[in-house]
Amino acid sequence: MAKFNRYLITAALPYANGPVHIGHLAGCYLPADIYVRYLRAKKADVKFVCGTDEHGVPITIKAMKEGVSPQDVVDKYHKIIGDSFAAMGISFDIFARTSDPVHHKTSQDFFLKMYNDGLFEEKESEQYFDPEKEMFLADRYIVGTCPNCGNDKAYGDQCERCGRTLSPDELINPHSALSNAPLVKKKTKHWYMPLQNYEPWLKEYIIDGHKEWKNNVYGQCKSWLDSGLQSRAMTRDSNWGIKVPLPDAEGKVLYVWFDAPIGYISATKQLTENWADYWCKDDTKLVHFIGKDNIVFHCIIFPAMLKAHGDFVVPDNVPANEFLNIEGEKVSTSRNWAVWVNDYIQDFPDQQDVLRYVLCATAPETKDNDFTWKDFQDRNNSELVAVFGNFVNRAMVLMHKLCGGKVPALHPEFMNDGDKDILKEFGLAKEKIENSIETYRFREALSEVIEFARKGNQYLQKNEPWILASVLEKLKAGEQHPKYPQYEEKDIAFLQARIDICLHISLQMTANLAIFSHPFLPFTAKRICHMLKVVDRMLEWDNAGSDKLLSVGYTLRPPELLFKQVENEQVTAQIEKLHAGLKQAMDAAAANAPAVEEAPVAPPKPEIQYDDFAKLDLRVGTILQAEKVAKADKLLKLLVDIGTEQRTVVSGIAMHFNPEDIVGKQVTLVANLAPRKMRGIESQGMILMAEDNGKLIFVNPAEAVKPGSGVS
Ligand SMILES: Nc1ncnc2c1ncn2[C@@H]1O[C@H](COP(=O)(O)OP(=O)(O)OP(=O)(O)O)[C@@H](O)[C@H]1O
Ligand SMILES: [Zn+2]
Repeated sequence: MAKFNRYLITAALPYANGPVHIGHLAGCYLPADIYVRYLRAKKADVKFVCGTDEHGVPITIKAMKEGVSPQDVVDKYHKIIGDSFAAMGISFDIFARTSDPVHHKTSQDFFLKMYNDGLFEEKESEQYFDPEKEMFLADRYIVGTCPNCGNDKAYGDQCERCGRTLSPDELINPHSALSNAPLVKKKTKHWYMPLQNYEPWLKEYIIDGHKEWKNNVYGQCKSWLDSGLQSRAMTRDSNWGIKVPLPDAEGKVLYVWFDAPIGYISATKQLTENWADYWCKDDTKLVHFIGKDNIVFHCIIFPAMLKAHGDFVVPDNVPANEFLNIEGEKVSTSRNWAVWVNDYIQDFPDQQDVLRYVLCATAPETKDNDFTWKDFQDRNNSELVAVFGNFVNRAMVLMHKLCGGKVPALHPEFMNDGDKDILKEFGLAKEKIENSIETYRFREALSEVIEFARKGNQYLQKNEPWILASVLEKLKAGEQHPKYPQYEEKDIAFLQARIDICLHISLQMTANLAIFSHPFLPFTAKRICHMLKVVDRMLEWDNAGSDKLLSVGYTLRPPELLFKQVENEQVTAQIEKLHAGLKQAMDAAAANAPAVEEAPVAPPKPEIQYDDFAKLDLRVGTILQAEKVAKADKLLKLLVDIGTEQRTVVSGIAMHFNPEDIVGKQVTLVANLAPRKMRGIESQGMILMAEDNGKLIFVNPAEAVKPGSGVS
């Protein structure tokens, strides 16, 4: 780490249209906080910046739906999000907002500099315009009929029924998702950044220069660069956002992914007058913590912008995480399938570290990962309570009982190999934790912390100071202990020394545990400091690994329990809450979905000849197996018996059917459709479905027939 003299750490700007859930924490805020706390403990010069991203279409749409102004929406969520982070101990140096005037000015200046340097292409294009709402629509707000499967609720970017990627022009009967009005096309001018011009530099910077980046990040960058970059519009038509600072740009704002990352710069400006040291000096290490869906923006587009503008450092690393799912399902704000951080804090008061622990221990560092409440309980009960908490509590209780509440002496003359071995672990643990954190392997680092506590427990168990104490008591009373007749009166000094040594070492381990765990479990570390009656300065990383943190004879406070059991009822209640939230969201969507009543029956398609129809090989089949497709909410993988053979079919019906409910059902299959790969699975056919106001129903013969029977 030597070549860097200061650190600038950023965490993705959360979008201010909803509260934060545990996926957000696990994805980027918690790892960033762990890293920053570690750097601060090393007394590095570090700034940790974040803030809310307050522009973009989804915010205006949320405002429209709620009948409030976009400003109301962002004010509300800036506060809720900021409070949740603060409560969880996410220790930003500043939590800014992109609606701040400093940010507007910084972004506009950035744009202007690039504009004046001739780095944008001006292009006119025709785009869909909603005449009722008087606005241009982003692809996802355009709906129409899918040319592939006939789904009349396909989006301008994708059909969620058949999975096909679409452009708005391919939709039949495109209309506005906001007003339902038919769309018109209008000419509009935008400023594009020719990303292809930065390709050679990006290849050098990432492909050659940052082979150490995490595989998931490096791989994604490589595939973007291999498939070739294109010009990308850096402006949008909207009235909510940062105005394009040009005379002929009425109604145009900066693209959110142009302004949001500049938010890191403007936040630093608001934090310190020396902001330029952090952004412009080569010995700054800039690290962006994000989730995987933000990789292209932080690894390709933002670095290209920084390079184009000039004068700025570019990220040294972007240790993006994959996604956290909950109880086997993708987190979804709209379906309310989420564990909200503010709910957690209410339901588990003063247990922030438990969530921090579990989210770090199961963080999706290399692949998507699943959070389950059962695992939360298991990890709390068997790791935090039974290992970490138990060790600290035993050391403290025994010291109070056997050593009069003071740190006992070490008595080197009575130390044995076991003591010397455990002392060696101090430095080894420090080294391992340090290496893991510095290479962004936080799960591994945390497991080393627990391992250290586990060794402490083993050490206590091996030395059994409570037994030595009972022998000592008998000997002092002039008796021998019936179970340990080998000890005699002459051993009194030895026994007392052994008790002292064991507890001295255990207490020094406890102090080290506070330092080691502090980046991960800051509330717990502080509680340990309180019990040990030491100031927080003890938590400095230089002290880690030392076996002289507590002086002999120092009086300590009484022990407090650091963690408590999570009970089965709590787990059940949380799982019920998740399902209740989902049901509520679904009911609400069903109740106020005007689209359902107004949903037009799809218009007739153009006429075809009998021969066109006869080309279809339609057959009845029986579903033999059905299972969910990993990482795809909507897809089921089916095995269908069509008499002569069994076909694998991937079908976009997972939101409508439980796999176990449809095994045995008869279906009609288009058996001669060219196979298509979806999520790496080859789909050998398509199942016919009728759709009634969003509800899917299998099309099958009125009576059961032999699998393979033809349909004509
Ligand atoms: N389930 C998740 N697991 C890991 N990271 C996540 C998850 N959800 C969001 N993130 C990350 O959190 C950061 C902030 O998210 P952002 O506010 O942009 O919301 P988002 O990605 O739209 O999430 P959501 O749709 O759930 O609100 C991003 O870097 C994103 O990648
Ligand atoms: Zn479709």
